[in-house]
Amino acid sequence: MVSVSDAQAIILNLVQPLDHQRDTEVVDLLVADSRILAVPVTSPLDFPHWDNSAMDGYAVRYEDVQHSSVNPAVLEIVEDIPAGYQPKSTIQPGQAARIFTGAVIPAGADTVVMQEKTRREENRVFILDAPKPQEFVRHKASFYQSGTQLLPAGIKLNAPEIAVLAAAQCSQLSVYRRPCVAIFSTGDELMTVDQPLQPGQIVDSNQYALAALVKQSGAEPILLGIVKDDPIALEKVIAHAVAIADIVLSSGGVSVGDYDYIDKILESLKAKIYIRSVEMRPGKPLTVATFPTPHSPLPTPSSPPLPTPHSPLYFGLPGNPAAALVTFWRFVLPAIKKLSGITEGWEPVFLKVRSHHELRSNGKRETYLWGKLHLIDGVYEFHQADGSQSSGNLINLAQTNALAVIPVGKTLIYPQEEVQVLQLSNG
Ligand SMILES: Nc1nc2c(c(=O)[nH]1)N[C@H]1C(S)=C(S)[C@@H](COP(=O)(O)OP(=O)(O)OC[C@H]3O[C@@H](n4cnc5c(N)ncnc54)[C@H](O)[C@@H]3O)O[C@H]1N2
Ligand code: MOO
Ligand SMILES: [Mg+2]
Repeated sequence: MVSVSDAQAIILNLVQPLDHQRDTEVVDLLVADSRILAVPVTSPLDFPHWDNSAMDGYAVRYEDVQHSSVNPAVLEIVEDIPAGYQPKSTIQPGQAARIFTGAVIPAGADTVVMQEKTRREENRVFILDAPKPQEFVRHKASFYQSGTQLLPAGIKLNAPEIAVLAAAQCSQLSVYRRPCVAIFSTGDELMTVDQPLQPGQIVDSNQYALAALVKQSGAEPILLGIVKDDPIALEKVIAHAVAIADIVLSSGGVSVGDYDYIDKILESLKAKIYIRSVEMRPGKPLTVATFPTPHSPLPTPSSPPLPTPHSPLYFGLPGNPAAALVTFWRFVLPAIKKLSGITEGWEPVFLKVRSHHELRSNGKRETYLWGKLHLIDGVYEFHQADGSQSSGNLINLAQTNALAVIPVGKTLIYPQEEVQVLQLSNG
């Protein structure tokens, strides 16, 4: 049995990120949100593109107005400069231009006086207060210098990055393709949602939950359905899954029961098993394996050598519904993140919060208790879900958004004691 931290290190070490040449696609900016940028972006544009005004007011020469607090300057207005307009005049001593936010600073002017600090009389403006030199001028290239890196590869594109790319006129982008995650469930007792249940049968809820989690992670779920506890059927589906996916998730069949076949079949398919069980609760039986890398076509003299294809990573998740989800959040999600081309921040983030009530564990395995983070006076507090924390109970997992972690060796967290919490994105 490996510790949770060792399991995480082993898994992340096994993940080979998507290739920045082979595993990319070009998408329109409008559909690029949440995708991972595959190539760094530079722009030939400076930001701002030219000196412009940060205020509605008057563009002036600082030397004309520097004493205005004691002796208001009176300037002749020679031009009106709205945003989007190219100024025609050069501001001479004693002159000013009416200017608006975002408009180009005219030649000769170096400072903007905000409207509230002025008085207008027909064609003249009185400057009632001395500005600071260059005040309210947003200088060309002060936010970004053309030709330098605007965005690095390997970042997730959220609204701010999309705005930057739009401003830089990148209407199409190279992003990593979505990782393919094949999912199947194992068990003679499992039925689909629309099948009538006979005694002993239950619905294969794991497949639906895992598909939702995979989709939320930005990867593409490939649903392979329910497979009976039958070695021949299992071998067939596993061989197919590893041929088509970057990651394979099965649930069930990884414990020590007579019908738990997954590990034996992986061995017969020449997979290398790195993890068979983890010191955690729920989620003790967890199988992690890799398959031999498929042969890539030999490069011809005219074609460049192809990068090596991925060795698919196999997760045999435990069948108990809470165990399947907790192991996904703890181990599969970081693996998908690393695979997807994101260059950092794969590991789960733990918050230190206080617990509302006492939390208990048997102290033998790292224990994950599900519940909800509540904001009390601006401070997070963990509330354990009411009802059973059995890994067979999926009902009270609904409406939770966090997992409290009790380390090995600790059996009790007191009310108001600090506890580490893994915040879940479904909250
Ligand atoms: N003698 C031992 N028995 C068990 C051990 C052990 O160490 N020694 N470990 C227990 C733990 S912990 C877990 S977790 C489970 C893991 O079992 P498997 O991964 O082999 O899963 P199954 O036996 O196939 O099913 C377990 C449980 O989960 C239900 N299940 C399975 N698949 C689904 C699905 N797709 N959707 C909803 N529910 C599912 C299944 O009906 C069983 O109730 O083993 C313990 N036993
Ligand atoms: O890992 Mo199991 O989930 O403790 O029941
Ligand atoms: Mg079993």
